[in-house]
Amino acid sequence: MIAILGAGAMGRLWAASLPAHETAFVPRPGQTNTAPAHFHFQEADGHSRQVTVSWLSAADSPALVLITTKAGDSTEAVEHLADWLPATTPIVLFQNGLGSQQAVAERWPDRPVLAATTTEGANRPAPDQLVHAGTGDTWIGPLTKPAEQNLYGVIARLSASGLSIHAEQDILGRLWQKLIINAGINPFTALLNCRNGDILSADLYRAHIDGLCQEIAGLMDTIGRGPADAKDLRQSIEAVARGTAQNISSMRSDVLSGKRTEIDYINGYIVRLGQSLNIATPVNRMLTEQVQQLSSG
Ligand SMILES: NC(=O)C1=CN([C@@H]2O[C@H](COP(=O)(O)OP(=O)(O)OC[C@H]3O[C@@H](n4cnc5c(N)ncnc54)[C@H](OP(=O)(O)O)[C@@H]3O)[C@@H](O)[C@H]2O)C=CC1
Ligand SMILES: CC(C)(CO)C(=O)C(=O)O
Repeated sequence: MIAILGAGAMGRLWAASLPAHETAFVPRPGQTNTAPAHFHFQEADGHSRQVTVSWLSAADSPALVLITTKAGDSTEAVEHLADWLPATTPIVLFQNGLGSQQAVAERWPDRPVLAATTTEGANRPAPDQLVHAGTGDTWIGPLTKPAEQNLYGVIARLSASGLSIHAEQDILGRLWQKLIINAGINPFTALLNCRNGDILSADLYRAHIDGLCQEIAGLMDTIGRGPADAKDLRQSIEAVARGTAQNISSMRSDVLSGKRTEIDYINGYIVRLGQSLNIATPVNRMLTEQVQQLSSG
């Protein structure tokens, strides 16, 4: 049994992809409605099917837990889980950005905590619908010492989903690569209320992208993740913006639906890291503050 905490788009994608009856959603503390969740799943190849997922009961003993909440919710979610989950059960964090993963790993260094980063895309146009909008790859790697021995077991279990999964020893490095892309695309799409490709010709983007890349490259060099070249970072950001030109970014989508964004774990993470190292990050700070003003977070 694989337990999934966070029955949103990503959690439902894993529940729908893993073998039927092998997954269960973890109820929120105090949740009373534990009737199975039913939803309509539109697969990436266009096929559709109904999916039913039950909720974890006290009698269940999961072999693995996937945390598929947004970044701002993951520490509190693991806090509740840690009250009853055996200390040896692996926990895999699926959050975007950086900061939330380290917070969980630092809080529970003796538990097997792993992190994942994925280019799969899923959304819920309605509460009972899940669309697998794009197939991609998922990389998983250990964050804590005890997780090192669990990595290949976790990958074997999740590979039953048919999704493309890879082991990554330097998962923080891979999360950094995704962070660069999200930091360079997401806030601009949210502030300009535009599709990913449209940022490239916008004045706001053109005025600030070099400064943003210089700030990130400087930090990466300082923390030993360099050498990083600001021009290369800009090229990577623009290649993804062109490749996903028609996408509505996750941050713009959150703003449009009135949800809290993950800005604090993307550009906001860069700002906090800069503060801790006494390195100024004015562009990332300006973008963080402006996006925070757009939404409740
Ligand atoms: N969707 C995608 O294609 C991708 C998502 N990601 C990342 O995956 C993470 C999840 O994204 P996504 O699935 O889209 O987000 P969603 O908002 O769709 O799902 C998050 C779910 O977690 C639930 N939740 C929050 N706190 C708790 C809790 N304490 N206990 C139980 N459930 C809880 C939320 O419930 P409620 O709605 O009631 O608050 C919601 O159903 C994010 O970090 C995102 O950036 C990464 C790549 C692609
Ligand atoms: C790569 C990108 C920008 C694609 O939309 C993304 O990851 C997101 O929207 O969060």
